[in-house]
Amino acid sequence: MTQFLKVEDLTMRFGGLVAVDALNFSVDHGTIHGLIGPNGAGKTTTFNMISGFYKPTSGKVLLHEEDISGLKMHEVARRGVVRTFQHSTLFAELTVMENVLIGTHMPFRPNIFAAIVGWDREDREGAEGRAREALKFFGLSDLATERAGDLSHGHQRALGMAICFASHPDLMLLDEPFTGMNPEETRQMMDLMRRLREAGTTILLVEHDMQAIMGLCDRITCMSFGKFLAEGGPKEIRNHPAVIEAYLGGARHVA
Ligand SMILES: Nc1ncnc2c1ncn2[C@@H]1O[C@H](COP(=O)(O)OP(=O)(O)OP(=O)(O)O)[C@@H](O)[C@H]1O
Repeated sequence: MTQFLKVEDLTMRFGGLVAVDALNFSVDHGTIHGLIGPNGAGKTTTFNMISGFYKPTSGKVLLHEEDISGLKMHEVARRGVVRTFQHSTLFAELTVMENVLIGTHMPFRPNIFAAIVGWDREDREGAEGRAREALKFFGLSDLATERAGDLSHGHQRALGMAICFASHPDLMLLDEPFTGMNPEETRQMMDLMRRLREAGTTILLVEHDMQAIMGLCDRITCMSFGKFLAEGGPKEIRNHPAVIEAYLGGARHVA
């Protein structure tokens, strides 16, 4: 069987700064995989290269052994790799349902408005079905006609994930999904992620909330200063001397 996702010698330079430096790691299908590291370690930059937002300076992103590095975001999305939309990227004036409908079309056309205008009836009915299914999965069905901007913080986060889920991704990239959440919202979000994994979606998660990371992840890759530092299960990573050192050096503690 081919490796689901693999990054090979992935490198990103910004002028003289090497933000990601010859990074190698793999993600297995059907797992929740954490990407951790102190501030500035290069996690978001890595995400941006995997999702097609940045073209790597060098190295490869391999999805089922196909090199997808340098493809545009919608081309990456069409292959089933989608990053979540955060709070600020929702269309606040549109309803919850309309936001999710946009998500259903994400992989197909780069311009969402062209996508909406260009829909034929069959497209639209299929999209509505997928949107309703996504709303149900994330417990948002009763809020379908609300303005996205009026939702609570936790519901907005769930909507961000529903938009992503509506395109039926194989891999969801979640960048700090627990930021600003209260303990109840965190617990609900952790439940949602476990249900996504059960439904066969692979998750790659960047997160500073170590309790969430340790409680959720099957495997964790730790980066520091752009480089691979360590990889293992939660217990191994929590007790890994190089990981502890990297976090203590950055005045953060591994939970
Ligand atoms: N567009 C950019 N232009 C120049 N430098 C950048 C750019 N994006 C990131 N960097 C730099 O690259 C390094 C890695 O940043 P990145 O945001 O990937 O780290 P991170 O691990 O996600 O950090 P955090 O946990 O604080 O979000 C940092 O030194 C950052 O300042």
